[in-house]
Amino acid sequence: MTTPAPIAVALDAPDLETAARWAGLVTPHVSTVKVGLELYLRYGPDVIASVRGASGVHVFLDLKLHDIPNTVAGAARAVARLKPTILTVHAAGGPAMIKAAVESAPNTKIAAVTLLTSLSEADLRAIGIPGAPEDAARRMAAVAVGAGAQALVCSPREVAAVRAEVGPDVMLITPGVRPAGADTQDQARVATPEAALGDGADLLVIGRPITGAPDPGAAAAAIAAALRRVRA
Ligand SMILES: O=c1ccn([C@@H]2O[C@H](COP(=O)(O)O)[C@@H](O)[C@H]2O)c(=O)[nH]1
Repeated sequence: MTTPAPIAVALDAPDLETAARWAGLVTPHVSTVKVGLELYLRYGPDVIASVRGASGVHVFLDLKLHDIPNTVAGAARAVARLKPTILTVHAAGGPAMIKAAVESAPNTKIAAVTLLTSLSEADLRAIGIPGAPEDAARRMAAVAVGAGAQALVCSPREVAAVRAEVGPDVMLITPGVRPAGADTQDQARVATPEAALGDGADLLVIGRPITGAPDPGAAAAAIAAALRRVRA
């Protein structure tokens, strides 16, 4: 039996049955499943047990918390009892907010989202972040890690720069991953699974290229095999 690949499949499904079915199909091949806003806001905390099943797969709760520190502390405490392996907050919330999340969920890795992968360089300029995205990602990464974040979410385009900034011990998570030739959809700063892993990502978030495939299990297995070849 092969070790599950460092992939978090984004279970962005319209209903719980579909999410649980996708989770069952992909968990032989991947380490992690990701629950995001769509499922969590529709079904609440029960969704975690449904997708975790009996497999022991890691659950990544991608709620991207972003509020004042006291509010984020309460929210992180509320979801910590669900024992997600990873919980996201926005790095833009600042160091006190990130620290509040870290202290309120001591058994969960707090991952700070740097710059959303859906934003193009023009979008970033328009919202007041000019220059190379990796410069801003590095700055946000340094602040987040200084505040106690154990993981960071960044584009695979910036993962090498972020790794150079924070060193080997911080978990780097990259959405915006597309197999060569796949539709980028609403993602702007993308790279292939092989490039993301080769540039230093620890966990690749992949949703629609797997869940939108005719056979999500086979799609996950194919990407997992490609990653094994990178590591060989
Ligand atoms: O910067 C970010 C942060 C989080 N995401 C999430 O990852 C998945 C990507 O899904 P795809 O179908 O592979 O595009 C999705 O759940 C996002 O909410 C991100 O894309 N970018």
